[in-house]
Amino acid sequence: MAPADQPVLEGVPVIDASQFLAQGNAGMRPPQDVIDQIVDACSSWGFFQLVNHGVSQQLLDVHYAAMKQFFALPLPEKEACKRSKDNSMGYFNDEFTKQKLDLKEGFDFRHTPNPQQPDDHADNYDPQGVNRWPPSYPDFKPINQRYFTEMSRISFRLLEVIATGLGLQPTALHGLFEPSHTSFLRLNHYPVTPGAAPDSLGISPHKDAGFLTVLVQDDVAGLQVLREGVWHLVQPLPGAFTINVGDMAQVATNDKFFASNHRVLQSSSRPRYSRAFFFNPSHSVDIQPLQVEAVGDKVPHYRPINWWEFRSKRYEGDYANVGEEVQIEWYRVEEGVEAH
Ligand SMILES: O=C(O)CCC(=O)C(=O)O
Ligand SMILES: [Fe+2]
Repeated sequence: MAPADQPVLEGVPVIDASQFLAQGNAGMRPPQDVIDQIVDACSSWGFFQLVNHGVSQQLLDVHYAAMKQFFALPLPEKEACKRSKDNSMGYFNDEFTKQKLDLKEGFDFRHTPNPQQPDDHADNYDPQGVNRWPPSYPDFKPINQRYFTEMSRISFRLLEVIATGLGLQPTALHGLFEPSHTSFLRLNHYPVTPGAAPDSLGISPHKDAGFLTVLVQDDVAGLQVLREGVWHLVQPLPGAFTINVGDMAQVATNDKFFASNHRVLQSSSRPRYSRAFFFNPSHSVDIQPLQVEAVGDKVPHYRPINWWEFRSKRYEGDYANVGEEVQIEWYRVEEGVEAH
């Protein structure tokens, strides 16, 4: 079905961040109604759009142009930084989601705790692997690092607002991201694929594994979120961030928050580009339901999940077509919990 035939944005909340993110207000506690809107959106849709977030449009534009320039490189130049089974960073055009080959190409790089040092320096060790960059495009790394820094800043602010909304101190959830978060940025390019089967997808339905995703889509519609059995288009809004709950936030909130299934339609008339910042815990952290009143239930619905174990199992499934992808349901302990 073409994007135009889908229900449009019904209910995916649009939240104004000007009172806690825009210039001058960047450290402020948002008004209670904004906190409530964020918690409600995370609990119902698992998705919301954030406007007036204060990230410079100039940075978004320059980074967008760099992403397009990278994907326009000849294939051998992109493949010069291609990812491998034991290093998930770099270029790829062979991703499987739920055992279906996606109609897209992408590029991943991760947080480096000490960006002044080379990617392969001991200070920047992370079991996800070492960042790789296209040798023929030296300006690509610095612009991506600038963009990444902004995404990290936004994510930590959202984490503070979420903690506040759960009745905690603003920094109460920071420990999940220490000593160093394992966030990564994924650039996605969905080319027009004239010969593709009509039911092929840019990305098959999936949930994001981490805590939160901060996505910037371009003006080509294609992202859909599943709610109550219906796929809803997440309408591109100029300059907005699309935020979605990941599996680890669902576990930490004992199902108060909900990681929604989402997918991307194949691009039928124009290519589509998106950038997804996956805000992910520190690799050794065990994620488990918080024992706080705000998450409602005293009985934990999940066994602790080691983030690195979960992330690496998910990558194995996406890298090669091997079996079923790991899901948080595998760690659920309680029977009879109502599914959304
Ligand atoms: O391209 C998009 O709009 C969404 C991408 C996505 O869901 C992902 O990369 O996990
Ligand atoms: Fe996703």
